[in-house]
Amino acid sequence: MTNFLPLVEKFHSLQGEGFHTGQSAFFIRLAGCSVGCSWCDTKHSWDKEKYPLIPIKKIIDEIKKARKKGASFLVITGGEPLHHNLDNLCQAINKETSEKDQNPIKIHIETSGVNKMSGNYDWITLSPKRHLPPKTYFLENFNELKIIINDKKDIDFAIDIKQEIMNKYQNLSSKDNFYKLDKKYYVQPAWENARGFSLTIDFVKNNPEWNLSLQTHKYLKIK
Ligand SMILES: C[S@@+](CC[C@H](N)C(=O)[O-])C[C@H]1O[C@@H](n2cnc3c(N)ncnc32)[C@H](O)[C@@H]1O
Ligand SMILES: Nc1nc2[nH]cc(C(=O)O)c2c(=O)[nH]1
Ligand code: SF4
Ligand SMILES: [Mg+2]
Repeated sequence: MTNFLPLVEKFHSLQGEGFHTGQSAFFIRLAGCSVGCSWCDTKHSWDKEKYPLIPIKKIIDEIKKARKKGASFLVITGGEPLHHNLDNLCQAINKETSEKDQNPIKIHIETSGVNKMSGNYDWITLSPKRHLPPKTYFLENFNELKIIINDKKDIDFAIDIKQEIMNKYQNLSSKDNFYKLDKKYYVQPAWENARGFSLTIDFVKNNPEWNLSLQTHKYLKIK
C-alpha cells in the first residue's frame, strides 16, 4: 500500500472548472501520467521521477492547514492521480480530518478513468480521453463528465460516450435510474484553441443537456 506519493504541487485556490467553479478548494497534484493528451496543460507533471516522494502524513498536515483557512474540499489531481493506489491516502484523510464536531473533509478527484478505481470520493470528475477511453466502471460512477473539445472529433466523442452512459441506465432499476438525474455533463474548450471554443459554444447552444465549463482560474491568472 502506498504511504508515499510523488507530489508536483499543492495549492489553495478556487475550483476553476465544472460544477464547483468558484468554490474554495485545496489542490494536490500527484506526479505521473502516461495517457499523453497532445493538448495537456500539465505536461510537466508526466514524469514522476522528477518529483519527491512525500509521506501521506505530511500531505494531510497541509490539508488540515488549508481547511482551517477556509478550503471547503480537497481536489486530488495530476498527472493522472489514479495511476497510484489512493486507498491509504483517502482512508487517512477521512480519519485524520474528522473530529467530534467536524465531518471529514470532502474529497474530489479529477481523473481520465484509465485505471482501476482506488480510494473513496465525494465527487468524481471524469474527463475521458478519445485515444484512451475509461474503464467501464467510471461510466456508471462519476458525478460530472467533462469532455475537452480540441477538434470536431471530440464533439463526436462527447455524443458517443453520453449515449454509452444512457444505454447503461436502461439496464438499471428505476430507483438507480433516479440518480442519473444528478449527473452533470460539461464540455470544456481546450485552452487557447479558437476552434475548440467555437465548436464548444455551438454544441451547447444546440444541445442544452450539456453545459459549458471554462478554466476560470486561467482567466483570473491564479493557480
Ligand atoms: C491536467 S488534468 C489532470 C487529471 C486527469 N489526468 C484528467 O485528465 O482528468 C485536469 C483537467 O484538465 C483538463 N485539461 C488538461 N489540459 C487542458 C487544456 N489544455 N485545456 C482544457 N482542459 C484541459 C483535463 O481534461 C482534466 O479535466
Ligand atoms: N484553480 C484550478 N482549478 C482546477 N480544476 C481542475 C484543475 C486541475 O488541474 O485538475 C485545476 C487547477 O489547476 N486550478
Ligand atoms: S490524462 Fe490528464 S494529465 Fe494525463 S495527459 Fe491527459 S490531461 Fe494531461
Ligand atoms: Mg489544470
